[in-house]
Amino acid sequence: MNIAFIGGGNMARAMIGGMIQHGYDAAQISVVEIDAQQQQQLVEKYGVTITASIAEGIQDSDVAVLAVKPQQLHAAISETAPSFQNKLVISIAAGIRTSDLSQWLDQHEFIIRAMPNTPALVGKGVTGLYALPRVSAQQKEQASKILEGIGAVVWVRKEVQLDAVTALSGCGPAYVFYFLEAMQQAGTEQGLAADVAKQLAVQTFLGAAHLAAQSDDALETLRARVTSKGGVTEQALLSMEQSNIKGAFIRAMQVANERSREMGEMLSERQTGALDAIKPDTFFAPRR
Ligand SMILES: NC(=O)C1=CN([C@@H]2O[C@H](COP(=O)(O)OP(=O)(O)OC[C@H]3O[C@@H](n4cnc5c(N)ncnc54)[C@H](OP(=O)(O)O)[C@@H]3O)[C@@H](O)[C@H]2O)C=CC1
Ligand SMILES: O=C(O)[C@@H]1CCC=N1
Repeated sequence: MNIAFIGGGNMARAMIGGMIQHGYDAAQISVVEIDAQQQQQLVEKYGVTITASIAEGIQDSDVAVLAVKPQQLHAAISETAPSFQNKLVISIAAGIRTSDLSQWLDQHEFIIRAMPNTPALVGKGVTGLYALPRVSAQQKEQASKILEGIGAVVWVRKEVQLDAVTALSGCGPAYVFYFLEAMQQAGTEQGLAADVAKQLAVQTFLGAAHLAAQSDDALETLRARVTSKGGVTEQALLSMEQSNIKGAFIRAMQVANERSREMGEMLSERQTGALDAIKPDTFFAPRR
């Protein structure tokens, strides 16, 4: 199965890196990318075929993965819509609805929307998937097979649920890194070396996540087992409750969900300027 990625940025690279590491042949992957620096990195690191032309990049592919920024997608695909005919199209763009994708691709019917996450790079991703009704069982199987190579796969029945998947697992790695940063900082402020604090924080997340994955007990039960009565954890959790950390977290994911839906609406009306007008603070600015 030949796969073409349209856009070779952060998420495409995580997927390609994970696929190759897990046995996918680089000769079967082509990437359409306009950024010269990205092109060079993709060739050097993964040995995939690179082009700047969509028509050329996808001509020999069975599956096209749309992996440009949501606000770039309409411009990227609408003029080359006939090239996508008869191909399975998998869009990973946040927010953009299948109805709009279908319209931009001349009423294309074989479209799957996917929401992966960056741990795909190490084969530990998780992807939420939704398919248009005309997508065949065989095409769904193809999509599952590609994405299972880079982690777990979850199908949702309603497209709107992908906004929740985006807010949870699509964005989720950033929340985890944010908590890890806080734990590392607290550790160093309490006298640990930065590398030791990082190792302790990362291993704690890994260990707790493995335990949660393998245990039949509820998350609250696992938490309670750490929290000795009258002990240390109890005080830490009390402090978190007093700061309403859980409430703030739930609110943040609600905001993410709303943003995903809002992006879908804005881009349906092609208000790309409105999205680009938001300039991120340098703290949040993307780095490669
Ligand atoms: N990052 C993540 O964790 C996740 C991202 N996604 C989705 O994945 C998509 C990509 O995100 P991300 O990888 O972070 O974004 P990036 O900006 O890192 O990657 C997009 C790449 O596509 C290039 N590009 C733009 N227009 C074209 C075009 N016409 N043809 C070919 N290449 C083009 C961009 O170049 P240039 O920079 O020059 O514009 C850029 O290199 C988004 O839609 C996002 O919603 C989904 C799940 C998780
Ligand atoms: O931040 C974003 O818009 C994308 C979607 C999920 C993760 N990154």
